[in-house]
Amino acid sequence: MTLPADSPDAESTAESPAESSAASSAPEAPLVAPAAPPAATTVFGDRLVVAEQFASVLADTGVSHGLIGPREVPILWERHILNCAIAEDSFPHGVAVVDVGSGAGLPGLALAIARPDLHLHLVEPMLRRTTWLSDTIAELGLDNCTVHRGRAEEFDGVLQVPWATARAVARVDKLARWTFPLLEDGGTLVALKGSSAQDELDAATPVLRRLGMSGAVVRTHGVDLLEVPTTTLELTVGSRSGLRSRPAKGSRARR
Ligand SMILES: C[S@@+](CC[C@H](N)C(=O)[O-])C[C@H]1O[C@@H](n2cnc3c(N)ncnc32)[C@H](O)[C@@H]1O
Repeated sequence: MTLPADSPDAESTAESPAESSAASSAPEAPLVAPAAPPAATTVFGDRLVVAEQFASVLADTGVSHGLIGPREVPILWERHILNCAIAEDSFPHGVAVVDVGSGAGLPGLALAIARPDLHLHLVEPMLRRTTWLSDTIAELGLDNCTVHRGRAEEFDGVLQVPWATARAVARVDKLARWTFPLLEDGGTLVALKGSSAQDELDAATPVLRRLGMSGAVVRTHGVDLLEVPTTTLELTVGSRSGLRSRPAKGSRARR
């Protein structure tokens, strides 16, 4: 099985890559999360205990509430928690980050645990998932997360932050349509992608430029730490004032 970031990006409110391997019925007994691998100590430092609690919640109510499949439990750390948290070095100190299509808090909660200086806005349309996210945030005692129920498009003009992130939500052109309006001018989207990130970027560059992208970087994270490093696409937006004020085709310019 490939890493979620390598899997085809999901469209709409499909099940997450984490839950896609769910058997038709969850097992009755709560599953137990595997022990944290040594890389987790490096990534989480003194927050490891909270990360271990997150792993336990994912293995327990994450499975019983259908957010992740039981077959994901043995690989929770490598495929999900570390795959996401390793990208924490993308974000400067103390900034607000919107995680679009957070699902089971991936990457949002993994980042919030690794980086208590960040504030994570978790945007997720499905009630079952937002309820679980809120309960999990309370259980872990995190004070740097806000859950927003709705589709990213509904937060255009409502949420405006300098950083965005997403994993396995949509192809990069669609993801940019959804996330760029939530970014301040000069803001950056950090999209967790698979090894085909560069090809995806090359194919979408003309569209991304039209949407306001001013720069793009493909980065790998955790090369010396993880068996499969995480690849991100960092897309920065320039000033969109021209794009925002452009009148719709056929409409008159307002004075
Ligand atoms: C395949 S899951 C990925 C979940 C998580 N990011 C992960 O990597 O495990 C895609 C998630 O995106 C959400 N989603 C779909 N369309 C969305 C939209 N327009 N705005 C925000 N979230 C959306 C879905 O409800 C779902 O939770």
